[in-house]
Amino acid sequence: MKFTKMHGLGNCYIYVNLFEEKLSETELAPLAVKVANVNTGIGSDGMILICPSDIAPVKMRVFNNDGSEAKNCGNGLRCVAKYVYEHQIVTETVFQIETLGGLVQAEVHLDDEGKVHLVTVDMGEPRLKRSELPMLGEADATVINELFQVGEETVSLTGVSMGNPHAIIFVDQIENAPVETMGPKIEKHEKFPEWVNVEFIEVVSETELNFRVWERGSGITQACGTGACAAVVAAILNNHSKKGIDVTVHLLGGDLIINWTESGNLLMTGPAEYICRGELM
Ligand SMILES: N[C@@H](CCC[C@H](N)C(=O)O)C(=O)O
Repeated sequence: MKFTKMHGLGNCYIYVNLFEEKLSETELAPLAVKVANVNTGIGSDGMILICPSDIAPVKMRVFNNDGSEAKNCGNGLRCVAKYVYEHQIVTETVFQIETLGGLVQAEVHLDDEGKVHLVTVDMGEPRLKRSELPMLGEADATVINELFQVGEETVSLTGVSMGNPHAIIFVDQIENAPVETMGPKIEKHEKFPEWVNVEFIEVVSETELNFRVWERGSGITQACGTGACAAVVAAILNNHSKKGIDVTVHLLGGDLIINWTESGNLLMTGPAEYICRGELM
């Protein structure tokens, strides 16, 4: 199987081009676990399939490094956009990508040599109802700054779905965020039947957030694009920022620019990079 390894701000996946390769449905989850393993595979946060679609030029499928399939991946979308444009699977600079979480629109920005150096993705509208995360409780209610018991501790959670679920917690200092200790406990908490991505956010100003993540199915990663979008939504819902302005989210792997536009959609802009190509033996 031929593969390409790519990253968006250090969030790296093994990309398989299903316009050329054939994989059966049953081998996908074990293959994701295998390729992600740094000792016996290639080493990554998971695997992303670049697939033909009936409703868009391309479809993205995302597998975490534990083999679970997610409905969306912000860093993955930027890498898929770069890949399909530079491999001439698409020829326009603005095009749609199908995900299990819905259709999104990508715009690739080209450098002087015609290579994609930045991608803006219109990630659509965030979903805020408990049932849309999903989180147990009153189906139509939102989860904004809600007290949440984790073992002996109580935290304040804001819940946002970007096609995939996110629980956001505001902290005073990002360096002291309990990502490794509290992240896994909230990720698999009984109130989240499909588990949840957990983000810790320090508000620097209305245009700047510091960000750390514990990703569902992958653990600590360098960056999470859907998480950065969810963080900006949570910051606005908690009156730390406002719609219609660019917010710089500082992740471990670098910065993303997120704008929750007045029209209700989230725009995410950031880089996408190749690491290597190869063949899995
Ligand atoms: N790294 C991603 C999100 C990948 C999926 C996530 N772990 C989930 O299970 O929902 C991103 O950049 O958004």
